[in-house]
Amino acid sequence: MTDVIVVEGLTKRYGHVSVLRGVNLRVVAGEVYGLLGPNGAGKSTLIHLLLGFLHPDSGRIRVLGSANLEAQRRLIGYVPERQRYHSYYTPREYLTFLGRFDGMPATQLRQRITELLELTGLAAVADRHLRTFSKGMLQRFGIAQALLTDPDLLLIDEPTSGLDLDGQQELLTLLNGVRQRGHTVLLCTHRLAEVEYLCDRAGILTDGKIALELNVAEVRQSAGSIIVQTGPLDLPLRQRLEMIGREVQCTEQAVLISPHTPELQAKVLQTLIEANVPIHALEPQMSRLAQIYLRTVRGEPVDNLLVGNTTPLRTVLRETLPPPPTDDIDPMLKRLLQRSSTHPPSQRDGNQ
Ligand SMILES: Nc1ncnc2c1ncn2[C@@H]1O[C@H](COP(=O)(O)OP(=O)(O)OP(=O)(O)O)[C@@H](O)[C@H]1O
Repeated sequence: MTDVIVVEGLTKRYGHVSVLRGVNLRVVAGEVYGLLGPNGAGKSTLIHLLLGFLHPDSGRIRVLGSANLEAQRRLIGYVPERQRYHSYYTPREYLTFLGRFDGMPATQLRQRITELLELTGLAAVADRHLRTFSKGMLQRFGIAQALLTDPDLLLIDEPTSGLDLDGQQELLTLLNGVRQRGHTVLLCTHRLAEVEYLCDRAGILTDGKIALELNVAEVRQSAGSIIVQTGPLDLPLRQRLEMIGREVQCTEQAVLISPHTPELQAKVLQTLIEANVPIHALEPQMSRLAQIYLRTVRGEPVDNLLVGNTTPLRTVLRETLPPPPTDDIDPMLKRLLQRSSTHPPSQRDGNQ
């Protein structure tokens, strides 16, 4: 595998503040690497170091095989967190300007611009001034400008920050398209869902170092589990519940559905209600990536979360992390739970 980014023992201080304290990172050709970390961890600083905008205090950086980062910059597409463009340009004019500046032949440049405007969904507004663009449109334009020279490496800094849900979704779809074109990408983000959706590997930058690296496929599959806390479950009922699907596991007073789907939840709840078993709570579990992330930035061990793809129910129940707010529970299930805990089934049946 060809190394695209190699960082060894990188340190960077701003005055007396030491931001990076020995970062080691390797990104190989064709992979999408997610760089996670809390606010102020130094993610943007690391990107600026890779681009040669900043110089390290110590350590080694090689990008696309060279330590001459300024020379490598033209092989890198960069989507900054805050985009600033000359607002009286249109996307077509701006891209034409950038392409000419880069020495692209006119015909190739015209074709490339048309292709990129299509890819980023901006073809219909190609001749509108950028000052009229929404934040989401500007983010998509940012990706178009970064892809103009078909770079070998894309550095993307918090692409969905400040976008509404629709805008985030559109951008993720666009980035997924970019990913499928085989670019090597380093994606800085706070959004774990973005990492789960787009990345092959992820690193968690905290306390000035990459404290943990993950193969995202290994943690992705456990997203979206739910625990149903119940009254006592006898053995035949536990067996009946586990027959619903291999996603369902029981202990004496709880059912884990992992990964959960609305259909599985409905079947489990129906079975419990028919068996007159009280349902005390529905506790959606954080995705495994969220648990690993929180523990890593708190300096807590993560070993039991890294082994295999499924966590046994007893381990899940021993977890000390606080449950997420109950607002996450589907409102319909919430009503169902309230009904089942306040009225015994026979009384409810009589009311219907
Ligand atoms: N030019 C600068 N001078 C002094 N301090 C700086 C400078 N740039 C960044 N910092 C500080 O360095 C730390 C890391 O900043 P950086 O922007 O790299 O973090 P980040 O992980 O990208 O944060 P966020 O997720 O909030 O964007 C922060 O404490 C920030 O205040």
